Amino acid sequence: MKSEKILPLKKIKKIIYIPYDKSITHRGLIFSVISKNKSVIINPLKALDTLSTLKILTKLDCKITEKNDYLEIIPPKKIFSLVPLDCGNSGTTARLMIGMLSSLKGSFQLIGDDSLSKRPMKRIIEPILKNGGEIISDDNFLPIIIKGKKIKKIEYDLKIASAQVKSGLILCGLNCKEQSIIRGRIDSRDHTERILSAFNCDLQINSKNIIINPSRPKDIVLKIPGDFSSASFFITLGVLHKNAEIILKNIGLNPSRTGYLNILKKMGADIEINLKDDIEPYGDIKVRSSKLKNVNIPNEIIPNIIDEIPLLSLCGALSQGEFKINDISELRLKESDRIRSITENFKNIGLKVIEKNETLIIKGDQKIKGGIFNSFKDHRIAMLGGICGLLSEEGVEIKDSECVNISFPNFFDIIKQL
Ligand SMILES: O=C(O)C1=C[C@@H](OP(=O)(O)O)[C@@H](O)[C@H](O)C1
Ligand SMILES: C=C(OP(=O)(O)O)C(=O)O
Repeated sequence: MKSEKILPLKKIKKIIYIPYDKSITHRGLIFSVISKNKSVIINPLKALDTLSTLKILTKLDCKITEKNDYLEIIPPKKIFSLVPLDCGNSGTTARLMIGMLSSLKGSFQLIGDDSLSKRPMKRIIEPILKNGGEIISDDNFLPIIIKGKKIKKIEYDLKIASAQVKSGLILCGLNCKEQSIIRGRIDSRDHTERILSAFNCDLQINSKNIIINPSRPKDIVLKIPGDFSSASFFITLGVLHKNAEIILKNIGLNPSRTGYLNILKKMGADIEINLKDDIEPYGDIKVRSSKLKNVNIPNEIIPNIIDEIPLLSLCGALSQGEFKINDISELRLKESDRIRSITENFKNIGLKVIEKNETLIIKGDQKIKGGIFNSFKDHRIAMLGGICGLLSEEGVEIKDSECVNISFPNFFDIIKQL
C-alpha cells in the first residue's frame, strides 16, 4: 500500500501533457475484434484498465503488434475463448464485452476484481436476456458465462443514461440478424456512435433513438486524444489555485464529455479553448486562476459530467454561494461509492458537506485545511486528494495512492514536477 503526501504550492505555471483517453482507447481496441480487417490505434492509453481490455484481445486470439506510438490489431478468424476473460477493475471493459460477445457464437467466461465483481451488471445482462440472449450469472454479478449466439434483434428502452450499456447494446446489435433499436436515455457520451459510424457501421442516430443495422467496422485508423476526464484534475487546479496558469495540450473535446467546462465557464472560470475537428474533436485548453460563483446544475447534464462530479464538488466548496447537485445516485456504483468517498474525505480535510440520498449540498467559500484522504482504491478519488493537497493549507496525505495506475499512471509524477 503506497501513500503520497502532497503539499501546497505558491505558484503554478506549466504546460501539461495528459495521458490518452481511456473511453476511446477501450472502444478502439474492442471494435478491432469484430472489424473486417486490420485496425490501427494511434496513441492508445497505457494504463491498467486499458491493459485489461488489451489482454482480453490476446485471449480472443487477436494478433497485436506494438509499434512506437500505435497498435496494429488483426482480428481473429473465429472468435472463441477457452480461458476466463479478466476485466480487472474496468466497468467499461465488462459491459462492452458482455454486449459484443453475447451475439457472437461461442461460450465466454467473464471475471473481474473484487470491486468490479460488486458493480451491477444487470443493466446490460437484462436487455440481452429479454431479447433472447443467454447469460448465466449469480444475481447479475461477475463472474458470468455468456452463451453467445446469433440473436434476432435488440429492442430496448434505456432507463439509465449509461454509455457503457448503450455501447454494449450497439455492439450486440451489429451482429444480430435484423435491425435493432435503442430508445430512452441515450444521452450519454457518444464515442461508440461516432467511431463505429466513421468506420463503416450502419447506425442511424437522432435525439430519440439509435437504429443499428447488421454491419461490421472496417479500416479502423483511430487517433486517441488526451483524456478530458484526466485533464479535468488540472483544469480544476488551474481555476481554484490563487496563482496559476496551466495549458493542457491535445485534449479530447467531444461535446458529450465537456459539460464540466461549460459549468466552470458559467461559474466565471477563465478558460480558453482552441478546438480542432476530427472523428473525436480535440484541442488545447488554457486555464487561469479564477473567482468562481456556484450556479444551478441541471439534472440533464449529469451523464455528461459523471466522472467530473467529485471535482465539481471541490469547486463548489471553494466558490462563492451554496453548491447543490441532485440526482447523482450513479456515483455510488463506480469503483467506490463516490458520494461517500467525497463526503468522508472532505470532512477529513476540513470541508463541511451534507449528503442527502442522491444529493450533495456544500457551503461555499470554505478552505482546505489538510489531513488524510482515503482513495478507497478508486483512481479518481486518489487524484482528487492530490489536487486538494496542492490547494490546502497544510498538505494532504493520500492513502492507497497506487490506484491512479487505472487511468493516469504518472499523475503524482506530474504533480511533483509542478
Ligand atoms: O463508456 C465509458 O467509457 C464510460 C462511461 C461512464 O460510465 P457509465 O456508462 O456507467 O455511466 C463513465 O463513468 C466511465 O468512466 C466510462
Ligand atoms: C467509472 C469509471 O470507469 P469504469 O466504469 O470503466 O470502471 C471511471 O473511470 O471513472
